[in-house]
Amino acid sequence: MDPQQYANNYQDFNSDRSGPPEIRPEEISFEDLIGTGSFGKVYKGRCRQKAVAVKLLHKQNYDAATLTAFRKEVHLMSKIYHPNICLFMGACTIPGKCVIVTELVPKGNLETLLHDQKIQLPLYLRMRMARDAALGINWLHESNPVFVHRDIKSSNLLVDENMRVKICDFGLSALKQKHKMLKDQSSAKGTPLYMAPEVMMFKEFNESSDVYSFGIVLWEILTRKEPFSHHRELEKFREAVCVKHERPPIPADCLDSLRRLIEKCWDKDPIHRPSFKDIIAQLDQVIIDAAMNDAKGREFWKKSFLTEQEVPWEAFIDALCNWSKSPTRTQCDKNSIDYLNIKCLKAILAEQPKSEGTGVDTIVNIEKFGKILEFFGPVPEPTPGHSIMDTIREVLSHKWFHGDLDTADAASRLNGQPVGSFLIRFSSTNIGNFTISQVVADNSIKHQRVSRQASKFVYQNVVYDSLIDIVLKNGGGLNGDIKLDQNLGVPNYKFMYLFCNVSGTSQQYG
Ligand SMILES: Nc1ncnc2c1ncn2[C@@H]1O[C@H](COP(=O)(O)OP(=O)(O)OP(=O)(O)O)[C@@H](O)[C@H]1O
Repeated sequence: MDPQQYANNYQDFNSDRSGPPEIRPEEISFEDLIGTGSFGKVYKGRCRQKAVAVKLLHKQNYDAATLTAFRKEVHLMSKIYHPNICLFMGACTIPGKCVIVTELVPKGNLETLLHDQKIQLPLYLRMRMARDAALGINWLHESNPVFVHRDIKSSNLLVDENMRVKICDFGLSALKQKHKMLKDQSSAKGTPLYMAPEVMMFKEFNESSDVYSFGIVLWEILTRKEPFSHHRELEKFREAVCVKHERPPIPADCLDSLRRLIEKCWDKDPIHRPSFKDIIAQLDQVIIDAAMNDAKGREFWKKSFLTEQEVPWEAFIDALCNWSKSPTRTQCDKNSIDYLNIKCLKAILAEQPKSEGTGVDTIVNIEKFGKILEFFGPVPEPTPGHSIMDTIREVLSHKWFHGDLDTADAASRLNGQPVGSFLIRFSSTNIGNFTISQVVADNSIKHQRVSRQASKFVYQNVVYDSLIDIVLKNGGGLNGDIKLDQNLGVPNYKFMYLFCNVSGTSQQYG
């Protein structure tokens, strides 16, 4: 196709033939109120049988010019499709009945979620959410025409049932006050907490103002605190941010990669702030750093799967074997230790994919890999010799090792077993530590921690070289419980089958 023909077609495609998806007022029913913003109330509702979110605009008596601008923006919004942008489904633009209909995002906004300390949100998950938001904003910034969101804040990031984030409340700048300021001088709520200095100072601004706001959101996602909560007065706040360049304090234990990113995003000079393309690339690194502490593990994942958080088992194990210079699945003999190592790692690490229809049977999730490294690491230099896979095989070869098992399941496996019977499992509360569950003298079950000190294992105040060492040296025996006796290890059949060779005889099973 010649360039002119292409340009004509492109214009045709983009020209306004159908208008915005207009929804008639009688097609919408309102249910519960789910949120209130500065220019509308948001209700759970129903439209054409589908559960939706309906924003009913506070002000309905717009002048003709504003109404035209509103219709134009609604039309532009209807052209944006991205998994990280709340789906715009239609609007009613009849004066007096102005509403916007979008998909209903079930877990509400990120601000509420972050500030509810009862909700467990590991840093890895929070960083993945930040990346989702960045992907959504990047899409707006790379759209034609460019959308500058202008109101990036945690209450405009919605969370779906899979903890994926979607941007909402973009466009509609015709209805928004140009520079929203304090509603209530006595509280920091409603202040332009996320507003870039240049916006607050009524200077020219562009996409990089969204980057500043995202920097503040990132800080909030990191700390789960309200930014600038000590500020009460708008003028002092404005001076602090715009003149003294005050920013929220980044905790000392923040990951270096994340600290650098936040500081770049809220740079006082818009020119020095990164683009969202750069932010996404940096967040890819941060997500890996947040998912695992092990330096070699991070290096491996960054080199092999930088932008992925879940990879097919086969891709993972081939990459790991290549990286650790050990024979891959296809290179090693089915009766070799290397092959057994691979089978053991698969048994402890690989999972079924959560989403269906991916065409992949088993996957490795970065967070689970990070946990396994905490339990069995640190990962040694990638040289042939004793690898973490050897350690895993050695531990799994003992019948008393049960891996992932919570307290209740451990108790049910030990119920009715002779006094002294025990099993060892991952601690479900302290990653990297183990728990020994044992039937004690009164037939009750005692659960005791094995904690890690660098590469050593501490059980009942005695330091051991390995988990196996604790059992071989008959560890324990304090406070009325019985010393560990290999023979009283409760067998875990899940791992036992790995050590049976083809003829069914047991191969080095402890
Ligand atoms: N599609 C949706 N699904 C679920 N909840 C939503 C949806 N849209 C909005 N909400 C809820 O309603 C709240 C208010 O949304 P809205 O976009 O009107 O206001 P805001 O962004 O918080 O404030 P402002 O309009 O002042 O910027 C959100 O924070 C969210 O909790």
